[in-house]
Amino acid sequence: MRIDFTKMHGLGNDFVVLDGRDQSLPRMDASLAAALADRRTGIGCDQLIVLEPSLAADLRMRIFNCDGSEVEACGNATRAVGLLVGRAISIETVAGLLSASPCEAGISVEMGKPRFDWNAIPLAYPMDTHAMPVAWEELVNPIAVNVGNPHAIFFVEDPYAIAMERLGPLVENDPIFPERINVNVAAITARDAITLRVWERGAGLTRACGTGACATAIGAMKRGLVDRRVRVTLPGGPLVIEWREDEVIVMTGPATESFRGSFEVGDFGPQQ
Ligand SMILES: N[C@@H](CCC[C@H](N)C(=O)O)C(=O)O
Repeated sequence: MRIDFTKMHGLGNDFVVLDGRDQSLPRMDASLAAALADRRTGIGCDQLIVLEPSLAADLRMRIFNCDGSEVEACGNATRAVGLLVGRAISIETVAGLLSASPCEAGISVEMGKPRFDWNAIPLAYPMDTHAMPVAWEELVNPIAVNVGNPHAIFFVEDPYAIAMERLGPLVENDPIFPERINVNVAAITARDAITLRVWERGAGLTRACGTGACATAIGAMKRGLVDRRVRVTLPGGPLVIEWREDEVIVMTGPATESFRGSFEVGDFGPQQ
């Protein structure tokens, strides 16, 4: 079975997109997703994106991290899918209905309404507090924001001085988070500017994380640190995040198609 794919990225957060609207796809599971995402023996990507027909929207998007886990949301992939389709579209996801449309700065996406505090995050035991009672070394006092997927945001002086390779997995895999968590470290540099690095659940350090940028911007707004429209600069470049009066988050930024190709499913199947 030969499958066509498109390799895409949003600010260097890269994807293999399989479009099941115009070809039949194999049943996607964790091991096939991880095999395709492998950078040495597969095509290589941070996330594998599967597009399917939808009754509720123009299309349905499924998202798999490179470790094979299926997740609810991916901001950069939503822009990439907007670019792929090339017109304003609605997208059904596990996290709800999103919409993407082309604009001068690339693609603009309505990411839905955020949820706050620790009751918005799957936890091993319930917590009433607004602040986390624990710290992970110098990572303290996080704010929790769910933008379809769960994020912990730590405001620090310099995100590039944080040992993310060590602290990222420590927070991501803390037993308090049974579904793990995305880890954001951010510095506020102005009322309209944030510098951000993200250790992604199931993918590790990426060059950019769209939902991380949304969650961090909203967390900073909630704490009164920034205004309702901010530029969030990630290692791969900037995104503009706006929190509209109707509480919907709007994320705007670029998306890029790198190349197209095809592969034999059998080369990545269980016999490997
Ligand atoms: N890169 C993404 C987020 C992908 C999912 C995330 N790693 C999770 O497990 O929730 C983005 O651009 O938002």
